[in-house]
Amino acid sequence: MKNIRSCEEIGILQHDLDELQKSDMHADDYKNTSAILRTRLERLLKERELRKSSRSTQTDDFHGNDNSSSNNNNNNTIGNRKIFSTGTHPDEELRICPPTNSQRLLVVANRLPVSATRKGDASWQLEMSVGGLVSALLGITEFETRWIGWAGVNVTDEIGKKSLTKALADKRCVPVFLDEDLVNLYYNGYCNNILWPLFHYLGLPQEDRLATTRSFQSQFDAYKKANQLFADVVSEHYIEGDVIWCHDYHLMFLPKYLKERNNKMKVGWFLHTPFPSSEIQRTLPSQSELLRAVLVADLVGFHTYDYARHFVSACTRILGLEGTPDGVEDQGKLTRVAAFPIGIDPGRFIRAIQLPQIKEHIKELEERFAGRKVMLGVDRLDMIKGIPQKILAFEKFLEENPDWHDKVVLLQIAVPTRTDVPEYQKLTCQVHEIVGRINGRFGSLTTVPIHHLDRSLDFHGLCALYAITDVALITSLRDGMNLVSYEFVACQASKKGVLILSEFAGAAQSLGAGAILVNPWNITEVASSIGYALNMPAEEREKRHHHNFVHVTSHTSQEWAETFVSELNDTIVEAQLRIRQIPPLLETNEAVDRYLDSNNRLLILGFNSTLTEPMDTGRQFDQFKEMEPRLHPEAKEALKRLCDDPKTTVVILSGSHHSVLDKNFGELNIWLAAEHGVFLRTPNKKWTRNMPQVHMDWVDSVKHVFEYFTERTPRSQFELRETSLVWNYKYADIEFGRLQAKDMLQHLCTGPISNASVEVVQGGRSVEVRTTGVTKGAGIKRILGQVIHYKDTREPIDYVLCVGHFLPKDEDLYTFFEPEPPTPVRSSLSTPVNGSSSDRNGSTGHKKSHPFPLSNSKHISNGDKKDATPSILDLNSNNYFSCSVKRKRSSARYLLSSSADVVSLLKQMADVL
Ligand SMILES: O=P(O)(O)OC[C@H]1O[C@H](O[C@H]2O[C@H](CO)[C@@H](O)[C@H](O)[C@H]2O)[C@H](O)[C@@H](O)[C@@H]1O
Ligand SMILES: O=c1ccn([C@@H]2O[C@H](COP(=O)(O)OP(=O)(O)O)[C@@H](O)[C@H]2O)c(=O)[nH]1
Repeated sequence: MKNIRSCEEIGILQHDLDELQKSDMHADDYKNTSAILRTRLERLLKERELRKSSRSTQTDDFHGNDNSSSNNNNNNTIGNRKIFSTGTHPDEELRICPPTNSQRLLVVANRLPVSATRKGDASWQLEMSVGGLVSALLGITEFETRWIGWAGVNVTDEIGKKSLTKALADKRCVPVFLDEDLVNLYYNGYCNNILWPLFHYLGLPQEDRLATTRSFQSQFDAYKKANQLFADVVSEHYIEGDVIWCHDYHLMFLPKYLKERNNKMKVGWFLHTPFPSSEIQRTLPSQSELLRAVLVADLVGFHTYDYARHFVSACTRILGLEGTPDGVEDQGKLTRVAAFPIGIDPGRFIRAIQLPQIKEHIKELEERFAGRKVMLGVDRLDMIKGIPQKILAFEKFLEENPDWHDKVVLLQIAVPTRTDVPEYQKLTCQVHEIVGRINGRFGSLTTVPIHHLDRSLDFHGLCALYAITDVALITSLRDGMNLVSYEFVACQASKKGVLILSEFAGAAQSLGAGAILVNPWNITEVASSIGYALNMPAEEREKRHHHNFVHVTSHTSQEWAETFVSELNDTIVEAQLRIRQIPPLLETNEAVDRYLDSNNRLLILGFNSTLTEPMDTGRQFDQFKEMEPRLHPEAKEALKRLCDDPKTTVVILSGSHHSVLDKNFGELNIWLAAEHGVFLRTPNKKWTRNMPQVHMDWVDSVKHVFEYFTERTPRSQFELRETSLVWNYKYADIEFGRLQAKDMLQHLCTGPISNASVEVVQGGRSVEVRTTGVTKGAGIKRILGQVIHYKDTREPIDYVLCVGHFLPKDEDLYTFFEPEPPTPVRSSLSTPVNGSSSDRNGSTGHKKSHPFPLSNSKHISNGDKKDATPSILDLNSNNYFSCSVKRKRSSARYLLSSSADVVSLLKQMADVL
C-alpha cells in the first residue's frame, strides 16, 4: 500500500509538471512551485501518520498478537508484506518476493549479497555475504530489484564469467568482474586502506606505507577505473525509468560516470559509513574530485543528520559551494542531501526465533551457559569496531568484580574481513593476544571468561545467540549505523536484555534512549556500565527494551528503501521544475547579429565577476593577492574597439569605488559609473556626481561595526566607499562568514542605523550598507540622460545589452529596459528560446519608448509632460539582451556562465564592427 501511495504522490508531481509544460504562464510558475513544495510537506506528514498507524499494527504483529507467529510456514506476512524466513540453505535468503511495486530498482554496491566460490569449470557455490549493507538490502522486497556488484572472486576465463553470470542471474544479481590487481588497488587499497579509515576518523596512512607501486595516485586511478567498470555494467542493464541506487564509499564516482553516459538516469547515492567533519575530509588529496563526483547524483543520503551536515559543510568549505537546508547548490543545480536512517527486516528475526529448530538450539545454549550471564559481541574483525577496547573493559570489570568471575561469559564473534589488508592482519594478532592473556588470567580448568570466535555464524546460529544474551556489548570507535544492535533488540522480546552501545555508532541516535551509551575509549566507564547492566532490575530492563523494540520494529529496511526511492523520484521532478525557472543561456550569435543591425547601441556591463579574472576557488589561503578584482586580461582590447565605435556606447556600471574603476579602465574612452551610478565618468575622463548629495552621518557607526566583524572573521575585509560600506567574506570560512553575517545583520537592523535612511543589502558573501534608493536601476536613468547629452544625438537607442553579476536589489537594472512590466518569475517556456522570435512574454516586437524624466537632458524640460518629450530609447523587445553572469536565479532574460563568456561575446561584437 505504502508504495502505491508514494507512486500516486509522484503522479501528482508529474501532473503538476505536465501542466506546467502545457502552460506558458509566468506568475503562475510561483504557484506551481509552491504547490510542489506543499505536496512534499503533505506527503511527509501523510507518511508519518500512516507510519504511526502501521506501527501499532506491526508492534502487535511482532508481539505475537496475531496468529502468524505460530505459523511455521516459511512464507509469512507482516502488514501487507510477504516475509520469507530463512530456509535451511543460506541461498534461500535470497529468494526475492514477487514485488508489489513495478518500479525497477538497480541496486549497485561493491559487494553482491552473495559471494561466489568456484567449484569447477562452470560450477559455483554461492554464499551469503556478511555485513550490514547486505543484511539491510536483503530486507527490500517491494521493488523490482536487480543487484549489480562484485562477487568477491577473481574470474579471468570466459567460461567462468559466463557460468557465474548465469548462476547469479537466478538471484537477480549481475556481476561486475574486477581483476586481481584492480581489486588490490581499488578495494584493498583506496577503499579499505584510505577511505574507510578516513571516514571513521582513523586518519590517512602514510604514503610510504603503501609501497612504491601503491601510491595514493595509483590507488585513486584504480578506484576511478573500477567505478567506470561498474558504470559500464549499469548502463548495459539500464532501462529508461529505472532508479539507480549507488551504495557506499566504494562508488563515489559512479553518479558522475552514470550521468555522463546518460543524463536522464535517476541516480541516488547512499553512504553506509560515517561522513567525517570537513577538517578530516580536507586531508584527503583527492577530496574535491570525490565530492564533485558524488554531487552529480540527484539525491545523496546518510544514516544520520550529523553525517549529512558534515557532507554539506565539506562541500561549502572545500568546494566553496552553497549549502542550503535542502542540500548543496552549484550554479542553480541542487543536489538534495538528507538523512535516511537504515533499519533491519525485524520480521525475519522475530519469526526465526519462533522456529522449532532454533528454539531447540536456544535451549542447548541456555543449558551450556547455565548459571552464567551471557554477554555478546558480534562484529567484523575491523579496527572501527573497538574489539580490543571492549575486551580490555571486560578485563577491568573482572579485575574489579571478583564475585563475577565464574558468573559471566563474553562471547565474541569476530568475523574475518578484508584479510588482505595489513592493518586487519595486525588487528587479528592483537585481539588474539589480549584474549589469551585475559583467559589465562581469569580462566579455570573448566571455564574461560571469553569465548572468541574468528568466524561467522549462519543466520539461525546468530539469532539463537542474540536470543540468549543478557547484555550485548557494542563498542565501535565509529560505525555508520551498526545493525547488530538492531538485530539483538529484535530477538530479545522475551529476555529483555540490556544493550551497551557506543555513542559513536549511528545507532546511538536511534537506540540511545533505551541503551546504556558509552565512550569506548573510556575503559573505566565501559567496565562500570557492564556492572550496571548485569545488575539492572527487571523493570528498568523492560522499559529500556520496549523503547528500542518499538523503534526497531517501526523503522525497517523496507521503509528506509521506500523513503529513499520516493524522495529520489520527487527530487527529480522538483529539479525539472526548478530548471524551468532558470533563464536559458544567451545565444551569442543572435545578440551579435542584432547588435550589428542596430544604429545606436548601448552596452551596460558590470565589473565584479562580469569582467574580472576568474579566481581560484580551490584554496582559501593564498587569496590575498587576488582580493582586489582585476579586469580580465582579454577584455581590454575588445572594449577599446567597441568604445571607439561611434554607434556604440559602453557603460561600466559597478558598485566599486571610482578608484578601482579608474585603475582597470583608466585609458579607455568608456563611461564609468561607480558606486551603483552615484558617480559617473564620461569618456573624456571627468568624474561628476550623478546623484544628489545625501546624509552620510551613519557611516561612522557602521564602520565601527564592520571593523569589529572584520577583526573577528579571518580573511574577511571591508571597503569604505563614498556612499556605502561593504563587508565581504568571500575568502573566509564560508560557514563562519555566514554566521557572522547573520549576527551583523541582526545587530545593524536593531542597533546603530535602525533609524537612518539606509538599506542593508545582503549579498551571497557580503553585507552592504548603502543610502536608501541607491540601486543600479535608479542610477541608469540619470546615466542615460548624461549619455544623450554628451553624444548630442537625436538617434534613439535601439539596442541594449545589459550584463552583470548583480545583487537581486540591483537587478532593477534588467527590468528597467523591459517593454512590459516584469513578471515575478521568468520561465524558459515563454522565453525567446535562442533569443529569437518572441520575447519573454511570448509576444513579438514590443517596443520600449522612453520619454525620460531625465535631469540634465537637453531633450527634456519637464519630466511630467511625457508625451511632449522626444524618445531617447526606441527599443524593440528582440533587441534587448539582459544577461545574468553565474547567477541562475535572476530576472535577466538570459544567462552567461562566466566572465570568460562575457569577454568572448564582447570580442565577437568587436570583430563584426
Ligand atoms: O563488504 P566488506 O568490505 O566485507 O564490508 C562489509 C560492509 O561493511 C560496511 O558496513 C556498513 O553498513 C552498515 C549498514 O548500513 C552499517 O550499519 C555499518 O555501520 C557500516 O559499517 C560497509 O559500509 C559496507 O559497504 C560493507 O559491505
Ligand atoms: O557471523 C555473523 C556476524 C554478523 N553477521 C551480520 O553482519 C551484519 C553486520 O552489520 P553491522 O551494521 O553491525 O556492521 P558492518 O559489518 O556492516 O560494519 C549484521 O547484519 C549481522 O547479522 C552475520 O551475518 N554473521
